[in-house]
Amino acid sequence: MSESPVLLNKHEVERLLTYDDLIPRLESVMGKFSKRDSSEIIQPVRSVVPIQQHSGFLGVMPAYLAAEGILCTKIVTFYQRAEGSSLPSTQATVLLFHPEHGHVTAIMDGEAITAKRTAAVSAISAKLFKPALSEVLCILGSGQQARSHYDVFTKLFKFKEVTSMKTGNTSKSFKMCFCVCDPVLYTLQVRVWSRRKEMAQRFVNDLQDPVTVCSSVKEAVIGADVIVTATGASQPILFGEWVKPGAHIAAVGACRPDWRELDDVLMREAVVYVDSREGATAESGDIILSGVCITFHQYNIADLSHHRHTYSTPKSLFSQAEVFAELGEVLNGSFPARREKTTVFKSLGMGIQDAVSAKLVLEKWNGEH
Ligand SMILES: NC(=O)C1=CN([C@@H]2O[C@H](COP(=O)(O)OP(=O)(O)OC[C@H]3O[C@@H](n4cnc5c(N)ncnc54)[C@H](O)[C@@H]3O)[C@@H](O)[C@H]2O)C=CC1
Ligand SMILES: O=C([O-])C1=[NH+]CCC1
Repeated sequence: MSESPVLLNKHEVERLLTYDDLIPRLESVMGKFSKRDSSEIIQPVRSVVPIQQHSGFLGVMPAYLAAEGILCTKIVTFYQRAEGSSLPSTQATVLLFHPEHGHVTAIMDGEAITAKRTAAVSAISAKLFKPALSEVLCILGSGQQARSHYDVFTKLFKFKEVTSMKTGNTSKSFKMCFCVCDPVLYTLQVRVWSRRKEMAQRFVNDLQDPVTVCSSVKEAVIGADVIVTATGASQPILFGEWVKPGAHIAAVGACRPDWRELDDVLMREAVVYVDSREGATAESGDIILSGVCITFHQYNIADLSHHRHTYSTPKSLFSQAEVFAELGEVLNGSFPARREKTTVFKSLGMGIQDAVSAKLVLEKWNGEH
C-alpha cells in the first residue's frame, strides 16, 4: 500500500521554495530540455480548455524527468478578472507521482510555485540578456507576477558595483599614490505602472524600498534597462518606439495565441528568446500575430550590368517574428546571449519548471520531517 500523499499549502510552499535553491535547478533543467537529444525529458505543450462563458482557461501541464525521477503535473486555471477583483487570476495545484509505481506522493499549492518559478526564469533571462550597466527596472502590472518579479529582481540585481579610485599617503618618509578598489553601491531604480494608478500605489505601499509609480506605460518604460510585462492585456501595451535600444524585456503575460502585450515594432527589432519553441509557436500571440515585414528587391541580372533595375518597386511580405533561441539553448551553450541588442524573452511557462520546483519543495519538507 502506498503512503498518503504529503499535502502542502501555499504558506508552506512559499516558505520552502527559495530563489537561491530554485534558480540553479531551473537553469539546469531548461538547458537539458533544449538539447532535445534524449527521451530523458518529456513535456508536451500545455493542454488548454477555454471556459469562454467565464473568460477563463484550464491548463494541464505534465512533465517527466527520467534522470531526476520526477513525474509531475500542474493543473492551472487563469482568468481575465475585472480590475480590483479579490480573486487571484492564476490558481494552480501541483501533483507529484512516484515514477515507478504511479501513486501520488505530494499535492501542493501551485500558486506560489507559479509565481516564483516564472519570476525566477525571467530573472535568469535578465542575468543573460540585460545591459551590463542596468540601472532602471520597470514593471508593467501590479498583480501576483509583478510582485514575485519585483522580489527576485531586486534580490538579484539590487545594486550594481563599480570601482572608484582613491589616492592617499602611505608612509611618513615619502608620498605615494595608491589605488583602493572601493565598491560603490547604486540602488536600482524601480518603476511600476498599472492600469489603475491606485493599484500601482497599493503595490508600492507593501514594499520596503522606494518605487516610482508611473501614470503611463510610456513614462514607465522610457530609459528603462529591464522591463517586465506581467499583465492580463490582450492587446499590445508596450511599443517598440519607447524602448531604449539594448534593453531587455521579460514578457510574461499574453499566454494565448490571440493575446498581445508587445507591438510588432518591438517584435521586429528585438532578438527574441522563448522558453520552449513548441509552446511559443502554439500559444504566444506576440509571436504568432506579429507581422514582421520582409522587403524583397528583385533585379534582372542583365539589366544590372547596365545599372538598371528591372523591378524598382520593393515587394513586401509579412511573416511571424523569428524566434532566435530558447533560453535553455543559451544556458547549454548552443546559442549566444546577444546582450548588445534589444532582447525579448517571451515566457509561456513550462511543466518542467513546475516539476523541479515541486521536487525541491518536497525534498525540503522531507528534510524537516
Ligand atoms: N509566463 C508564465 O509562465 C506565466 C504567465 N502568467 C500570465 O501573467 C499575467 C499576469 O498574471 P498574474 O500576475 O497572476 O495576474 P494578476 O491578475 O495578479 O495581475 C494582472 C495584472 O495585469 C493588469 N491587467 C489586466 N488586464 C489588463 C489590460 N487589459 N491591460 C493592462 N493591464 C492589465 C491588472 O491590472 C494586474 O495588474 C497573466 O497574463 C497570466 O496569464 C501567469 C503565470 C505564469
Ligand atoms: O505556466 C503557467 O502556469 C501559466 N502560463 C500562463 C498562465 C499560467
